[in-house]
Amino acid sequence: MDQIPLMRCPKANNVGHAAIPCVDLSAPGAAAAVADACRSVGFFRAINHGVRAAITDALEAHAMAFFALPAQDKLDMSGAARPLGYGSKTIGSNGDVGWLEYLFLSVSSNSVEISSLPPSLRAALEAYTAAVRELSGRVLELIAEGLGVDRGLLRGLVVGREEGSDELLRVNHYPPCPLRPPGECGVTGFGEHTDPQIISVLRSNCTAGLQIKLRDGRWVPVSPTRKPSSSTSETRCRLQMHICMQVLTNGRLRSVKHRVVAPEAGAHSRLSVIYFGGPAPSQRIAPLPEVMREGEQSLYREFTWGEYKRAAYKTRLADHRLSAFELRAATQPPAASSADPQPHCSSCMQPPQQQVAKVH
Ligand SMILES: C=C1C[C@]23C[C@@]1(O)CC[C@H]2[C@@]12CC[C@H](O)[C@@](C)(C(=O)O1)[C@H]2[C@@H]3C(=O)O
Ligand SMILES: O=C(O)CCC(=O)C(=O)O
Ligand SMILES: [Fe+2]
Repeated sequence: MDQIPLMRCPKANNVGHAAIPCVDLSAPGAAAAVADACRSVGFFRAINHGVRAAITDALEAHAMAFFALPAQDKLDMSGAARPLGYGSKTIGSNGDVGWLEYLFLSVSSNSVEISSLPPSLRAALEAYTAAVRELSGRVLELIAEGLGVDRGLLRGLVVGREEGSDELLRVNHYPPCPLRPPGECGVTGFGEHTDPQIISVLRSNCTAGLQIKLRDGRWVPVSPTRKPSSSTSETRCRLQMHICMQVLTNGRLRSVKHRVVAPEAGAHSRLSVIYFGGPAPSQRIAPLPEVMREGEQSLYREFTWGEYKRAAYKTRLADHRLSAFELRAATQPPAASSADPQPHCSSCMQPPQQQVAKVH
């Protein structure tokens, strides 16, 4: 606990509702709405997305049962996260910590690679992955349409490739944290970062905690949706456009920064499931000529997905992971760690790295 950072927590208000786009994926204008959301916020809530509530409910129930097991059983079933497997409080291998435990799995070709998981959890993970993979493909088609390029161009990078793809599933469990931080502080569940894949689809239970950073620098809480009624089968679904989309579109679509504050003592646990879609390691990534204007300079050098992933795993959560691939450093938006005003804790007024629980 001494090592878990605190963060200044914005008070929940209505700004989040107004600022976070909600897109009906079955509506005629969906392509334009999705592309707009990706340009402006890099994040949206999706409704009528076709992922059945029965699938998400089953996964939620089996995942909660898994996390309720003794720590040693969870480790025995999944192995310690390196990076795949079961992890608790440490994120990645470069010193990031948070008040959570998680399962991190490769789900390429819909085969969950950790065979010693309980069969019911494994089946629920596979059913969920199949549904969300299909949804991701449709959303990538909508984004392409909204950008005015061939519908299959982005989908083809992630879904249905013969050489495989880089698909990951992460199940995060944030138990209520017994620590009561002072003032407007919260305990970090998952520190500030952008996801490094092409697309992330997030589903969470009805517990708050997720925050996104708007372009104007404000952190806004993403309020949890109410329990869906069976007739709508609505699931909260967050879709983020990430790093390589930023490269593929030469900076037109930007990754959204986000973080999670752990639930307070007495609150419900938060459970989130995130599907991360990326291409095969050999895939070459560079700005797509189709989206660039005539004479437009490429902001990034070409690299392979494998090269990028290796670099990403050497970074810490809050690092700007594209700097090694940028071509015109002077005209780029400056790296997150140096340019953005860091969220200070209003009680201790220390930068986040020093805001460890022990201070209070
Ligand atoms: C600190 C790290 C954890 C992470 C790999 C990394 O080195 C930098 C990116 C992190 C991140 C953030 C989004 C996802 O949760 C994640 C699974 C990913 O792909 O990149 C995590 C990585 C992780 O937990 O291993
Ligand atoms: O738990 C959440 O809601 C978000 C977690 C997250 O951002 C991640 O795992 O990359
Ligand atoms: Fe994330």
